[in-house]
Parts: sequence; C-alpha cells; structure tokens
Amino acid sequence: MLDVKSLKFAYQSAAEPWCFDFKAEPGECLAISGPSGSGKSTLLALLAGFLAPSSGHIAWKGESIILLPPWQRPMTSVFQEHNLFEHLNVETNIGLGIHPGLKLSARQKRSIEEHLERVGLPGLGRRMPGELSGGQRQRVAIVRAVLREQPILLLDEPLTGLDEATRATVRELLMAQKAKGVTQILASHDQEDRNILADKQFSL
Ligand SMILES: Nc1ncnc2c1ncn2[C@@H]1O[C@H](COP(=O)(O)OP(=O)(O)OP(=O)(O)O)[C@@H](O)[C@H]1O
Repeated sequence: MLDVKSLKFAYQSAAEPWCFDFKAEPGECLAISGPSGSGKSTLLALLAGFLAPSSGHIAWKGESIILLPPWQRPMTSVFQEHNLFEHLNVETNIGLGIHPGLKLSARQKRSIEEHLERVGLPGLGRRMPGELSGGQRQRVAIVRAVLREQPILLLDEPLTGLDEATRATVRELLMAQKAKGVTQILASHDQEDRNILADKQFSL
C-alpha cells in the first residue's frame, strides 16, 4: 500500500503549507482534482521525490521511501511536459526507460512495438520526438512509463488534448495496468476520466 501521512510542503511565497494524507492499495487508482494552481503537480513531484516535504511520511508496502532519491522510488511519472530526449528516436526513448544501457531482450523490443501499435502509433519507433504531434509525444511518454513496470504510476493530466478515440485506447491501457496491480495517482481536470479510471477521488 502507498501510505502518505501528514505530508507538508509549501513554496517559499505561500502562507499555508499543503498537508496531504491518503492511502492507495496495489491496483487502485486515486484521482486528484482541483483548480489550476491548487497543487496537483506539486503533490506528484513530492511523491516522485523531485520536491522535499517539510515533514510527513511516504511509505510503500510498509517501508519508508521518503529518503530515497527519485530513481530509487518504486514509481514512474508521466508529466505534462512529457520529458522525451529530443535527440533520440521514439523506441530509444522508451527503451531507456526499460534499461538504462539499452540491453533489451527480443521480448522487450517486441513489447515496445506492440504498445506503440496499441496506442495508435504503429511503426513510429524510428521517428524523432520533434517529428511527432503533441498528442503523439504524450502517448510515447505513457508507453515509456508503462513499460518501466514500476508498481506505482504518477500521471499528470495523461489524457488531456487527446481525441476521443485515442483517449479511449489510452484509458484501456491504464485500466490494464490497474488490473496488473499497478497503483495509479492521477491528476486530472476531466471528470469523465476520473470517473472511469479512479477507485477513489479527492479534491484540492
Ligand atoms: N517552483 C515554484 N515556486 C513557487 N511557486 C510554485 C512553483 N511551482 C508551482 N508553484 C505554485 O504552486 C501552486 C500549485 O502549482 P501546481 O503546478 O502544483 O498546480 P496544479 O494544480 O498542478 O495546476 P495545473 O492544473 O494548472 O497544472 C501554484 O500557485 C503555482 O504558482
């Protein structure tokens, strides 16, 4: 279980700190909503370890992860910026998420192709990120995160800007991850996405 207790954080300019308290079981999706600027991305950055809280706890399966650097936490993130390496093609971007030295098995290489096809990007593995649309980059970032096979996925507006058909495909992919036991923390403005994907919701 992901257990977040009295996690406090404030940017210097803020008068009041945020205080986050929640739990999420394996295979559960917890959706966070709230107006723009309410702190959704900040919460995801705290969980991922890119920001340090002033106090509080984050534990996964009973073990504190608060002192772990981002790369040692049992989670992977899809940020709104997508963070693709611009000088590397799509399959290399995804492959690096699976193995930093790109030592991929034949099964892993096939899985990259299959997942690209699954999200409507068949045969685009050799494209450079600069040759993709915003929605296509977004789907590459989602495939990269999913194929890292971490137990927790942090998703910041993962479906925003996608057309209805693509949205449905990516939702299916995320539902399949839940069925595999992956915990998801989803920041989303979209009520429909939250209703479909989330088991629990809270609002900031
Ligand atoms: N590095 C920073 N320094 C100071 N304040 C910041 C910093 N980053 C974000 N903030 C402020 O913290 C608040 C929360 O920002 P955050 O990005 O977490 O909101 P959000 O709910 O994810 O918004 P959106 O829905 O627009 O993505 C905002 O008021 C923002 O201006």
